[in-house]
Amino acid sequence: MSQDTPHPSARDAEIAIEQRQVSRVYERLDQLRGQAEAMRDRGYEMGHGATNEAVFEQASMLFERDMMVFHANQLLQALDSEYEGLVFGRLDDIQRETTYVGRLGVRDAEFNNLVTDWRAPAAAPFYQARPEEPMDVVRRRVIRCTAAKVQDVDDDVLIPSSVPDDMRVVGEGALMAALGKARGEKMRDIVATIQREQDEAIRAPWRGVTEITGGPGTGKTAVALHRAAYLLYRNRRQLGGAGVLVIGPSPVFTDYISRVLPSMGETNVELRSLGEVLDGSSSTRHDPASLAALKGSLRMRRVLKRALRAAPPDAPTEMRIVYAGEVLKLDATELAKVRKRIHSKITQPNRSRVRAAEILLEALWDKAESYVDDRFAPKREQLITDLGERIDFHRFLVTWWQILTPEQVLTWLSDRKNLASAAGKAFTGAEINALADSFRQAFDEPGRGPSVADIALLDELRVLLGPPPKRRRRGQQSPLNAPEEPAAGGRPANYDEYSHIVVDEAQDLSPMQWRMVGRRGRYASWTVVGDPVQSSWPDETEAAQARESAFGASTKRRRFALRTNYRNSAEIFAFAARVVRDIATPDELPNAVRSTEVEPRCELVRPAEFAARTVEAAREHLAEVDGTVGVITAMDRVPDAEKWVAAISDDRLRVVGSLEAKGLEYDAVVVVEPTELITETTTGPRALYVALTRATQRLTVICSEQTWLKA
Ligand SMILES: Nc1ncnc2c1ncn2[C@@H]1O[C@H](COP(=O)(O)OP(=O)(O)OP(=O)(O)O)[C@@H](O)[C@H]1O
Repeated sequence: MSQDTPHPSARDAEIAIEQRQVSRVYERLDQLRGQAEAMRDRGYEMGHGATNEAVFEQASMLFERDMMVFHANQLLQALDSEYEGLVFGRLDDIQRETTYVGRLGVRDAEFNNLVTDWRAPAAAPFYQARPEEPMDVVRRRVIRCTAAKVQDVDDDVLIPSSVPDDMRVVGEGALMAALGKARGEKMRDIVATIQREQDEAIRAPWRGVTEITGGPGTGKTAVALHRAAYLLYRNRRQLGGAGVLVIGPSPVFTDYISRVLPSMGETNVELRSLGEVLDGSSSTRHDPASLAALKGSLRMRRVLKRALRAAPPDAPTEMRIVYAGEVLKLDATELAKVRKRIHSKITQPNRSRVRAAEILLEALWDKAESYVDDRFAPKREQLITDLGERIDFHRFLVTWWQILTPEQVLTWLSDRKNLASAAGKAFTGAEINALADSFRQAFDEPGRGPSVADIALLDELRVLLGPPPKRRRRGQQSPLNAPEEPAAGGRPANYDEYSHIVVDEAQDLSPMQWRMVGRRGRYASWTVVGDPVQSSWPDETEAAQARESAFGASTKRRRFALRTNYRNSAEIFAFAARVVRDIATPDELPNAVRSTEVEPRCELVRPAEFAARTVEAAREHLAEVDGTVGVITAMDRVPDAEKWVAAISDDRLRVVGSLEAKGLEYDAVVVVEPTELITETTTGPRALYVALTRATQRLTVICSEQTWLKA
């Protein structure tokens, strides 16, 4: 046995051994692809010529094979060469058996395993074995490839006493090598280096609610995505049909993580940001924190419910209809009573027009009855039938009991008077002004549209209002209560029920957003990922209650806490931790494992120098690191910062607002004026902590004062 730092030829020899295996796997994949393509072509031919039942039967068999081919092709496409290769691990056990671990399972023509899928039980020791509990593994090897070429190998010995004489051990830490690599546009998968505490969360059973907490950079997002891939692989029958939804804080984030699942051959998971959860609406615009807090609180739900019980602002305030020579009149107070009666039964207003017509006709009958004399003696049934068929009655009804859209309701609420009467005592005068202004800008003025917080209100209103009736085609029955038509593929038109939901950055969901998300998973199991110290939500109790209700029937809970920070260098994390020292318990601060011996820089300059210093720092960092560089500022400063760095033509450079930086990472980060990041949220230093912990290798802070930096 040779150990630790072997002669280069020993490493080369081991690389050559692994190269032979990797080449065999790729040859076998080529063969399988060839077979699959031939099968698909034959299937097409048979399908075209099918004229009788027997041939059709064959064709349907071939269809099944086609599906297999389709799946194989998808998988092959997904194995992008940019990722670390198909085979990434090898286990040698105490019986001298060898198991290769990879992104997918591949067998040779005799059905012997060439590679075991990382999600299969046989691959579990690759992640779970440790010296105290080696699970019969003598040597665990990480194989680093670029496409089909083996670049390096890295070993761990778990049972030193069982290493045979001819077994070579090489390398000094696959994890550290992976962590030291430059960050690119998109997050990479971590299949080759998943750590034991992470693996436990990934492989936890699918039912119920799995909560994963941990500080910045502990791999929560990576774990949640690998868990989605694992769950679909192991429970495709239960989870594949209704689908898996991953919810992240912003489209920049969902774009950043978009390659992780495809790189593991999983292309059927839907990724949505919080501003995109509601079909047909989409937003990336953030309200100021205090306004978002109002819109996100459950008080808003009460206001919306009350708003729907009021008459639409443009509804007629009087009804007059002539019947048998008599004018029947309902004034504003009487109409308000009728409206109240209609609402007394809990139904969605958009589904209640028939009920509205019935109760309005009853009120007209009551009125008529009070006019009865020798000359005017109507019959109840007759009056109701006659008026119910009259065009002028229907004209009144459609303006008085309107079919509403959620946007229309928020547009009314942009009028301070309407909002104040719906709000009652729920909000102060100043809060009502702020909300009304914001709704006006969003819904009454061209070009802005809803904010991210408004999307949850629109979704709430969608459910409170009910769907608009479908247009009736000739010969069809009344559409008022018609069931929703299924869309192509057997899913209902507005498909929004998933079997498993992953919520990332869960600490930031407002109660209203939890309600929106909860509706997507009434029967779902959940993976919920977050870090309370990064929370930007002010009322934690209300959010916790809303989150509990969102889980609905899913009562089974399991919790995993991740404690190692894999992202930041130890120097960067120690610096960032200083800003939350008063609000985080030591338990909540993870342990950063990688030292670069480069301390973060904090530069005190005058505001007039921000632009020049930011540009300089960005240029320096671009020269120092191979990967991406992020300039993070308060949301309001983003347009300025974009102008400052416009002259730098390097596509590794990004400018992001502090709220958009959630979940992202860059090799180097320049944070501008921390105090602005603190004051733009309601939770103070937490937003700054998020920004500082985005950096993997280098960090520069440019500021005009340093009160934010605790000693
Ligand atoms: N086992 C691992 N092997 C290699 N890299 C890892 C491992 N675990 C995490 N990482 C890397 O560490 C970085 C941080 O991971 P991730 O973004 O999932 O953390 P997070 O806990 O979601 O962070 P935050 O809450 O700060 O956004 C990523 O680059 C990820 O690839």
